[in-house]
Amino acid sequence: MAIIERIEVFLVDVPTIRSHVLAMATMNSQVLCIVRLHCSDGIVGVGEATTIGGLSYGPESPETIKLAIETYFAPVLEGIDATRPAQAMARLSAHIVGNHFAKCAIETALLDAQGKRSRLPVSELIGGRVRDRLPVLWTLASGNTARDIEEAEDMISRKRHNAFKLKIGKRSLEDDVAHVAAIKRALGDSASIRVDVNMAWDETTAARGIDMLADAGCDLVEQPITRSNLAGMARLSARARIPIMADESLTGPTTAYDFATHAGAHVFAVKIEQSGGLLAARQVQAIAEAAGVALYGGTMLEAGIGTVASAHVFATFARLPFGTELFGPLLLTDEILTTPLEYADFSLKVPDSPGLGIDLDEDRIAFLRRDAPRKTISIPSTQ
Ligand SMILES: O=C(O)/C=C\C=C/C(=O)O
Ligand SMILES: [Mn+2]
Repeated sequence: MAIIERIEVFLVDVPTIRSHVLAMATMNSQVLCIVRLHCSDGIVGVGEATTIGGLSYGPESPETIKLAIETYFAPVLEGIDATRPAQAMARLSAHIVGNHFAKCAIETALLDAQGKRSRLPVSELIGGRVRDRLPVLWTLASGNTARDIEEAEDMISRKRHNAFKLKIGKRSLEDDVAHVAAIKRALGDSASIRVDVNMAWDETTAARGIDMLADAGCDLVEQPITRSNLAGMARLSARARIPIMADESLTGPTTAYDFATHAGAHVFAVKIEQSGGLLAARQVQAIAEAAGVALYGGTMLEAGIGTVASAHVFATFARLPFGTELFGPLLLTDEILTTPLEYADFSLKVPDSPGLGIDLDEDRIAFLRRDAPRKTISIPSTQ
């Protein structure tokens, strides 16, 4: 047996390659909350809890996740059996309500460690993969239509992405639809165009907007209205000519069950952090499959750790008709893995070595981490 000896959690600030404009926040950097789970047999598991725009997207921020893990999670976990991830997570949930992003980081680290210990990839620990590659789309969110078109054409020519998600909801409905129509006109049938409204519309605006987007050649509309209005999402889904996808509404199996039994959406964006962990994400998938709801692999713009954890889960999905958006590391200026994840042929390769199948670039992380001792540069005063 091996026990959990120590849980280390720290923040890493990484700039984005360009501004990333969403309805609720504009990102110019990403804050990674990284967890290291030290076990008594010398094995260390890693996890990541990353979100978007501090507290502007959801109820947890990197800083509050770090505090929750250090203050409340560590005393529950330290000293218990490290070889039983499910038992450890059950113990955590008996003491801690909610905190899904933090729980996901811990479960990821437990499964990474147990995978290294048992010489199995995480995908095999949680049920077994049916695919080794995942389609990956790219989000166009520079805030400038011409720049977005240029970026998309570059991604297509490099065979990196041929499906694109456009972030809308900040501008007027007419301006947003014109933006989407211009990009669809420029790319034509060489690309699938979807939008994410990130809850910015009311139901009336959404009803009009979905029709206008369908006319513009948009293939799917993600979370058009507030996460809590299931009846509204069901009414919009019932009348929509193109698929409606739930994202912020889905916070694990219970909300997935509500949406599945009330026809709240045609598609579920599965996110391991929002679900509360990798196994919870698989429960969301099972509910969707049982209800004939289509699936899509979502991201919270995590770096390599969270991205690959999500990839191990999505690799076990029998069907993934809308692909994934697991491009997080490509939006960041710095790579925190010694070997970057492999993106090619419009897809991501799911590592098959033990655990998550990645190694952290310790030097890069030591330099980027928020608590790194800053070398003060002494500038000689001019004489
Ligand atoms: O911002 C991106 O590019 C991708 C997904 C992020 C959040 C969401 O789907 O709401
Ligand atoms: Mn979304």
